[in-house]
Amino acid sequence: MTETHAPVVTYMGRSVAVRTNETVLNALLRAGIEVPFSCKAGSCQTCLLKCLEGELPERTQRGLSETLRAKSYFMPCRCKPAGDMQLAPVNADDLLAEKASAAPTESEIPYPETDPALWMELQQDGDKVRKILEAFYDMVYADEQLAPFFENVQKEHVTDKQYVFMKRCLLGEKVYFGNRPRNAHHWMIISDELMDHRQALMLKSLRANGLTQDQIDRWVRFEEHFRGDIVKQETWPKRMGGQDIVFEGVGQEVFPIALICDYCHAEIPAGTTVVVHHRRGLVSCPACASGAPLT
Ligand code: HEM
Repeated sequence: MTETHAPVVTYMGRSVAVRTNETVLNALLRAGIEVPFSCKAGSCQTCLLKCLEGELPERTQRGLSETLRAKSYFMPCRCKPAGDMQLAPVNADDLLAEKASAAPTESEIPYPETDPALWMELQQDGDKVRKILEAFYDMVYADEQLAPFFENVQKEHVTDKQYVFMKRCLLGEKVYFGNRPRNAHHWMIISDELMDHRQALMLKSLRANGLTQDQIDRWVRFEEHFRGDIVKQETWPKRMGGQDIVFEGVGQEVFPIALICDYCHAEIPAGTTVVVHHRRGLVSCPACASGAPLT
């Protein structure tokens, strides 16, 4: 009789036996091994690792560029191993090569034409914009396709951001200091189907809040305006001041333009050394960076 044993993954000098139906990522985390991760669903690519030895199921490399696939990078959150594996962390030289070969990215889609009348109509009896967004995010956070994207994001935070973003779009007032959709979603792989699925939830909320068909069409027009900056098959680097940002972790950069701190919203003058949280694409002024670690 042949003896079978659970696949063993070895990473940074530690070996862990992977349980039935467990992913490599979960096995490493269970053993207390530090691996950066976010969505755990193969979308954000934060947990990317390199396979030095062992078999890689196809689905574990889905969505990665050909260069990264050829170098045996894969997503441990999608990998239920068939046999033993030797793993290594991401190698900065591989990512540098990736950055150099990446197609030049377009600049962001500008804001659409305003529709102040729609904002006024929705504020006539109570703050309907907020009610629409609250009901919408309740559905998003309970939705199995969309919830993984929001794993580390507070519902109130994203609702507030979206509210001010809508205000900026509809009224044209310069009240929004967050990212526009291209940079806000740069690391998310979002298909047209997923975008349509999100829109179906939004339509439910718009109807439940009693909007007329004309008002619904005008709201949807705003969101559709940004589709080209949200739907993509590969992650994009964040683009700031003409520079692409791609790496993991936290680093320091100097930008030739003034920026807004994503943490305290104060203006950061051009030429300041800022701290950049690369995966989330957030920028911090020196004051915020000197406090608690950026998350
Ligand atoms: C399937 C489609 C979408 C998904 C999965 C998605 C997901 C997300 C997530 C996870 C965040 C939080 C990012 C963070 O704080 O780290 C976010 C932020 C945001 N999203 Fe979306 N989103 C989608 C579509 C849209 C659309 C259609 C719009 C508007 C046209 C939009 C506008 C925004 C804005 C304005 C923010 C805040 C950006 C910031 O904080 O800098 N999103 N989205």
